Amino acid sequence: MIPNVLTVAGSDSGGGAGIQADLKTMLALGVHGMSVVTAVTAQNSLGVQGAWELPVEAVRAQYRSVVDDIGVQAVKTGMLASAELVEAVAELLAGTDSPAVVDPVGVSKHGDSLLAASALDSVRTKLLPVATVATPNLDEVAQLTGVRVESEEQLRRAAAAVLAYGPRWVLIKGGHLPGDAVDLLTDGSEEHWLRAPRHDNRHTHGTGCTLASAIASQLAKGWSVPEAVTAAKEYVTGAVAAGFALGGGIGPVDHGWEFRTGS
Ligand SMILES: Nc1ncnc2c1ncn2[C@@H]1O[C@H](COP(=O)(O)OP(=O)(O)OP(=O)(O)O)[C@@H](O)[C@H]1O
Ligand SMILES: Cc1ncc(COP(=O)(O)O)c(N)n1
Repeated sequence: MIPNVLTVAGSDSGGGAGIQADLKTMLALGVHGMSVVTAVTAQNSLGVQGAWELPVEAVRAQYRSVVDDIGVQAVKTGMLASAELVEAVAELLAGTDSPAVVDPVGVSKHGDSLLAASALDSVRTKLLPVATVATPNLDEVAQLTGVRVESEEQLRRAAAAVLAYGPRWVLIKGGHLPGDAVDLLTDGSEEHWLRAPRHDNRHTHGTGCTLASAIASQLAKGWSVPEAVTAAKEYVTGAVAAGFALGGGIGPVDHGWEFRTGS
């Protein structure tokens, strides 16, 4: 049986992040990808030129269509845009037994806001508590908890601050620190440090979406959280290494890198 994985996220017209990155990742990792679109962005390698969120009924209806008939073995959330959508999605996730990977997307790589400031409290109190794994980057950690991380040693403090909101596991992504690309996965008792060489490649659009979808894909296969995150980190590292130029700005990671190198 091919596991079904659902992404609840925004559309990136440029195809590097959001729903498009999620579905490509799911195909590459051998699961059936499905989508609930929360917002549509006009976006390319230079930034986000516009964003329109969908009505909350449209989001609920897409979710019900997928879950009630097809069923899902894991869910991933990305751009949720507003407090209303964050709360609606949190309520839907609270009603499922499937593992949920929550990527609390706040700002795009170019600095464009993808989440209203008024939604932060709903992320903290409604969405994080229903996450199996939350995957904030360092800017999102600072926005959500006030903890600023400037070195690897401070990742532990950031993880504790996010865990206090109730996700079962947190993966703090240290991709924005200098040096190796180091992430910390913990549930408060176990700690797993995931370290990969930093690839000197500016074409990293969509790294966070890709990592979170890869985790959801492996969880859908029945893997444990540490196994799923370890495999997802290997996949995203390969995708960053193979990231390619597109348009005049920051290009995407290569979701198909394993097919192209034959490895
Ligand atoms: N240059 C790089 N080389 C190798 N791995 C990287 C690089 N940049 C980021 N990563 C890894 O990619 C994953 C995503 O981390 P990052 O901190 O970039 O997330 P993000 O900021 O949410 O991504 P996004 O750009 O999609 O918003 C992490 O595992 C991180 O360590
Ligand atoms: C629809 C959507 N979702 C998420 C991101 C974050 O990705 P990045 O930080 O690489 O721009 C994005 N740019 N667009």
